[in-house]
Amino acid sequence: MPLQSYASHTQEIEAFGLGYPTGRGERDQAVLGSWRRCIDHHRLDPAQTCEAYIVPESQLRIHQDESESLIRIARSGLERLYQQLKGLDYVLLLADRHGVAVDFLGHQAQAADLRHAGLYLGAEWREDRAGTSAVGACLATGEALVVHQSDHFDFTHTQLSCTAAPIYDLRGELAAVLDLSLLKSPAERASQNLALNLVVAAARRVELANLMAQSRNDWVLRFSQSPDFLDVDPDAAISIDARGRIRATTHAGARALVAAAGLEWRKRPSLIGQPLEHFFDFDLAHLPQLRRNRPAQERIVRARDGNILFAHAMEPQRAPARSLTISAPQPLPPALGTLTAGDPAMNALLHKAARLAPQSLPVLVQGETGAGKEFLARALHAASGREGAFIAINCAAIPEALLESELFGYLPGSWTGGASKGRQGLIEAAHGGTLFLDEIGDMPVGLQAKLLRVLSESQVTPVGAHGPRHVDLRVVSASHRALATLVEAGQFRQDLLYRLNAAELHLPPLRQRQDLAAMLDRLLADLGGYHLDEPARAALLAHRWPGNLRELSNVLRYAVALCHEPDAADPGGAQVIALSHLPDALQSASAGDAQDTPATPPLSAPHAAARTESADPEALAQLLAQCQGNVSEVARLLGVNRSTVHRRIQRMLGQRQVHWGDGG
Ligand SMILES: Nc1ncnc2c1ncn2[C@@H]1O[C@H](COP(=O)(O)OP(=O)(O)OP(=O)(O)O)[C@@H](O)[C@H]1O
Repeated sequence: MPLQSYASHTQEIEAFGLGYPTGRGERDQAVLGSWRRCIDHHRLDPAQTCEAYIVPESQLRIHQDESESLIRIARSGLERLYQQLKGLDYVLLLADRHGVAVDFLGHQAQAADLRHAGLYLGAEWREDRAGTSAVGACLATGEALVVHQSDHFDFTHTQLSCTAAPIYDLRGELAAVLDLSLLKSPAERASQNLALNLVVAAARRVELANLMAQSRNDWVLRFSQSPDFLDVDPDAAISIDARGRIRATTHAGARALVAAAGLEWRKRPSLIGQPLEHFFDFDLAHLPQLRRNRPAQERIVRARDGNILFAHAMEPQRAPARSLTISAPQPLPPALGTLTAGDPAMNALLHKAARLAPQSLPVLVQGETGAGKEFLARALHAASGREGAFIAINCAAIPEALLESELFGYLPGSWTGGASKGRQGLIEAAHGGTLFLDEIGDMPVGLQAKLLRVLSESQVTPVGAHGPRHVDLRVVSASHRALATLVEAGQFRQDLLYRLNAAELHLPPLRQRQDLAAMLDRLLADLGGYHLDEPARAALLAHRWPGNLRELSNVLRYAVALCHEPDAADPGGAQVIALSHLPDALQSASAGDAQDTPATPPLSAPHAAARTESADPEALAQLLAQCQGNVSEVARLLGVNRSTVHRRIQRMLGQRQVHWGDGG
C-alpha cells in the first residue's frame, strides 16, 4: 500500500465518516471499526494532526508501578522476541491498560527518532488521544491487529507499521498490550503477517507465565491440540483450587472452557469458581494421572462438548516459593496492614496501595460486594497523610434529584427545598482530604459530566454560584460492577473512567483468599476473644462466602450472640463457638451441600420473603418498619449491601405508585 499524501489521507477518512466506501478495498475491518470510533465516539478530526505524546516521567513511574509484576513476568518473553527479530529494526512496546508504554525494547542508536515517533517508553497510544493505532485499537476491542502506515487515523503516524496483541489478566480482563512496531516498513501490509503471529504467540506465553507465577498453591492444567507441543509450548492453561474449582485462566484457557461447556463467548457466565467437571468428563481426583510421568499422547481429556484435548497437570508446590526479590518487603502502614492476615494477593495489593497512598492519583477500587472496598478506601486515606476529612458518598443511595446538591452544595435561595443559609457540598467538605465515591457506576450520566469537570479543573461550582472554588481532592471511587462494561453499554462516560482509574485496586473475593483461617481468628479476637471448635471452623472454612467480609462479619457476630445463650451442650457458656451456633445454611454446608447459599443469619418469614432480588414489596416494607427505617440494619439482616436495599425501596415505591394510579 503506497504512502498517501496528507490531503488524500484526510479525504479518505472524511469520506468514510460520511458513509462512502473507502477508496482502498483492502482496508481491514478492525481498522475501519477504529476509524468509526475515532469519528463518532472520540470526535477526532482527521485533518488535525498531533505529535506522539509522551507522559511526564513522574506519571510514567506510577504507570510502571501499577504494572510492575506484569513487566517483570513479561520481560524475558519480550527479550526473547526481540532477539528473534534482531536486525529487522522492530521496536517492542508493552503498553498498560491505559495505553501507556511501560516497557520498551529498541535500538538505543535510534532513540531520538523513536521517541519522536512515539515508539518509546511513556508514549500514550489511547485511541481517544492518538486516533487509530495498534495499541489503541487493541485496547478498544481486545483483539490482535495490524495497523499499517495509512491505516493510522492521524497523518503524523502514517510512516509507522504497528502490530499488537492483547494480554489478559487471570480474571479475564484486558491488562496490557504487546506491540511490535517499525519506523519504516515495506509498503505491503502482508509484510506484517509474521509479526502478527509472533506477537500473538508472545502475548499467550506472557499470560501462561503469569498464571504459573500466581498459581503456586493450585493445580495447573495446561492444554494443547497436539501432544507434541503440550509440555513445551501449550496453547492454554487454567488453575484449579483444592476443591476442584477453576481459580484462574489464560485468555485461551477461558475460550477453551467456554467452548467445552458449549456456551457462546458473548453470553458466558463467570468461569471462576466453577467446578472442573462442568467443562470436562473428569474431576480433581483424576489430575494426578495427567502429570508428566506419562507420555503426552496418553494424557487425553474429553471436554463436555466432545472435543478431545491433550492435557498436562502440574501439582501445587507445597513449599512456599522463594521470593525472587532480595530485600524483604517494606512493612505496611498500620491502617493497611490490618486488612490482611497473610493472603499473598492481598499483600501484593496492599503494598501497591501503600505506594499509592501518599500520591494524589485517583484510585478505583473494584471488588465484589462486601469485599471491603470502603474499608480499603478509608485505610488509603489514613495512610495518605492528608489532613482533610474522609468524605464518603454512596451514589446509589441518594436520589438523583438530591445528588447534585449533596455533591456540589448550594448557595442561599438557590432552590426552594434548600436550607436558608445554603450548604457546603461534599466535594468541598473533602478539600484537603479524600472523597470516596461508592457505587460510582450508579452516578447519573448528567452528573458524570459535572464530576469530570471538577476532577480535570480541581474546581467546584456550588448550585446557584457564579464562580468556581478551588478544591484539593484525592478521589477514591468504588464499584462492584465492571465499569468498562458500563462504558460499552453507554451508561458510563469513558473519559470519566480514565479520570477515576489512574490506579486500580482489585480486591479478591474472600473465597479466593488464602488467609481465611487467620482472618477468622483475628475477627474473633476483635469481637472479644472467642474460639471455634473444629466442626465450626471446618464449616466456616468450607463456605464460599458470596457476601465476602460483610457476610463473614455478620455470621461471626451472630455466632458470638448465640454462644452466650444457655446451652445444654455448653453449660458453662465458655467462649467457644460450636457448629450449632452458626446459621443453618452453614451447618448444612458442613454436610457437603448448599455451598453457594449465603450464610446470613436465619430470617423470620418477612425477612426471608424480602431477601430475594424480586423481593415481595410488602415484606420489605414490613422489615423496614421493624428496623424503624434503618437501611443499614435491613441490609445487614438481608445480607446485602445498602445500595441493593435502596434499589429495592425505589422499585417498591415505583410499584406502589403504579398500583395506586391503577386504583384511580
Ligand atoms: N478488613 C476487614 N476486616 C473486618 N471486617 C471487614 C473488613 N472489610 C470489610 N469488613 C466487613 O464487611 C463490611 C463491608 O465492608 P465494606 O463496606 O468496606 O465493603 P464494600 O466492598 O464497600 O461493600 P459494598 O460493595 O456492599 O459497598 C464492613 O461493614 C465490615 O463489617
